[in-house]
Amino acid sequence: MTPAARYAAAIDILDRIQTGEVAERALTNWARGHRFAGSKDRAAIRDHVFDVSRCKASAALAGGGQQGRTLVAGLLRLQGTDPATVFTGEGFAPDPLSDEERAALSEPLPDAIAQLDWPDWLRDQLAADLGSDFDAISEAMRARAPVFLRVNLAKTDRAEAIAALAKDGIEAFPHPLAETALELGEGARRIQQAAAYTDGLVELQDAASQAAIASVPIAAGQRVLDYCAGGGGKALALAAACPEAQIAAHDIDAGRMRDLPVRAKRAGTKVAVRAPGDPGTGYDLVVVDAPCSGSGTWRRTPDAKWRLSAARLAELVTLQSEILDVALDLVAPGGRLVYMTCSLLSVENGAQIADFVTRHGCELVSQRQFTPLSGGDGFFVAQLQL
Ligand SMILES: C[S@@+](CC[C@H](N)C(=O)[O-])C[C@H]1O[C@@H](n2cnc3c(N)ncnc32)[C@H](O)[C@@H]1O
Repeated sequence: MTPAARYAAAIDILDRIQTGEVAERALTNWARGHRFAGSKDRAAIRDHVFDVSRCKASAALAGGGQQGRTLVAGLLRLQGTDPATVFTGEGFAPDPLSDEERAALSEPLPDAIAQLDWPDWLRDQLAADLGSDFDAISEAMRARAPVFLRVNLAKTDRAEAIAALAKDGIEAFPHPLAETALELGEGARRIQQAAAYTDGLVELQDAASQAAIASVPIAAGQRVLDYCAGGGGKALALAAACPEAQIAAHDIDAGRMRDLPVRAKRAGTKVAVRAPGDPGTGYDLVVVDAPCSGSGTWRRTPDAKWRLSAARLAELVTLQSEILDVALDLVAPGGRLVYMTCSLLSVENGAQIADFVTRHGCELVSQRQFTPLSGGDGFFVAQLQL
């Protein structure tokens, strides 16, 4: 496909998303109907769709509307590319711009345009929570997120992992957020086929998540529970950080933990999977990686940003509080409860923990809010001592 034909495909897919289809499904459905598109085409089209979705409100303003065409034209304008060079109508390129579209594309734009790319109902709340970093974070959230790996210290070290990745043509650089973190350069898209990945030397994990796990004290022989384990990212990181600890994983949804035994085997670590509703008790450390808005990861899942509602956020805040209350009872006297979210919102983070401390009177040992300004996702971690 030509570069312009890829934009035309992105326009089709964006129109489907505008009718309510979830981005991943719209991309898959498009690919099924266009078998001629190769993997490089599909990757480029996906990038265009996600680039637009991250900046949807500003692209709509710059292009003059919410349709796929105007969004893509608006994005090109924001990126400093003349949309007329793509909208040529030649071959499979998008049709040429109409006079009306051309006029919309020359309307002046406001200065603080990055602030538009938050949901309207959430902007003031984020501005208050992020304070003087609000503008810089708004801008950072409009860019593609880097791909990060966690080096599995149970099997290798950073230098060896970098060398192993290089053999498969994948560039990797140490990242300052965590001792285990690598940021990928050239070849990042091939990571799941690389020997370093299939041999369990590295796992995909955001750098801020890695830094949060690294801040959790964990010692040999301790009993540790990852209470909201999902796919097991945190449990595996804890097991790699301290292979002599006894790590258990639990989730309300057993299906989410389905791949965990295979992932643990690949990593050469042990994680015991508990049945939903039977997490065990008396743990030295319980980690709650709570269901949340995901606002810190919206660079990776930008359509989730536009789907979140105030009502859903309120439900999540209540659920987080309930989960924390249940998790508290699983911690042995003198043990630790660690709360994490991939959110940028105080209501899910600092304010949630302040409320918990008020209700239960345990000691808040530390808390840290990560933002994309340090490279990784928005992420929050708080440690509580019982
Ligand atoms: C943020 S995700 C966890 C991600 C995971 N820790 C990882 O690193 O891959 C939150 C998880 O909480 C689980 N969950 C939701 N409600 C729960 C509950 N009441 N008790 C336990 N787990 C719950 C969800 O099924 C989901 O897998």
